[in-house]
Amino acid sequence: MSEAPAPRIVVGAAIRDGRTILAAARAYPPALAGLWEFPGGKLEPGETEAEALRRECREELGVDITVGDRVTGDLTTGDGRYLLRVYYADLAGGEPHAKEHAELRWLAPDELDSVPWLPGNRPAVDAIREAMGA
Ligand SMILES: Nc1nc2c([nH]c(=O)n2[C@H]2C[C@H](O)[C@@H](COP(=O)(O)OP(=O)(O)OP(=O)(O)O)O2)c(=O)[nH]1
Repeated sequence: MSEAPAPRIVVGAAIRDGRTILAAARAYPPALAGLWEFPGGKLEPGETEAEALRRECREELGVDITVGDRVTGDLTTGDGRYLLRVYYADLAGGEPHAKEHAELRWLAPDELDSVPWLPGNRPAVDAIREAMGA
């Protein structure tokens, strides 16, 4: 019996602006299209998590960010293929545009449940809502 490969680290940026958090609807692949996530992606070899977050936010949103604290511990997603690490982040240059996503929305704490998140994101979304006092 062969062992499953070690899960790859995926980083996500919970970008704050006042009392709102940026959520992004995936455009692809078809199985995930229309589900919402934090901008981010897989760590490249040799890259730190903060570097990956800054690279992904430039590629996906056209913005610079500063990376803050972790939102939660590791979250397993993608049927065990990925470990998702979500960090708070703040805008440091530019306004987000959906370069790769279907849609972007700034959500207040009581609006966080108004979009269908990727299932693995649930604990992070709950932690953000709690931290924002909703
Ligand atoms: N970026 C991101 N991916 C997430 C989140 N939650 C979650 O389950 N995932 C999953 C979806 C994907 O299966 C995987 C990350 O893939 P991705 O497509 O964003 O990564 P990437 O940008 O490096 O993609 P690629 O270049 O390989 O196409 O993690 C999230 O909040 N943000």
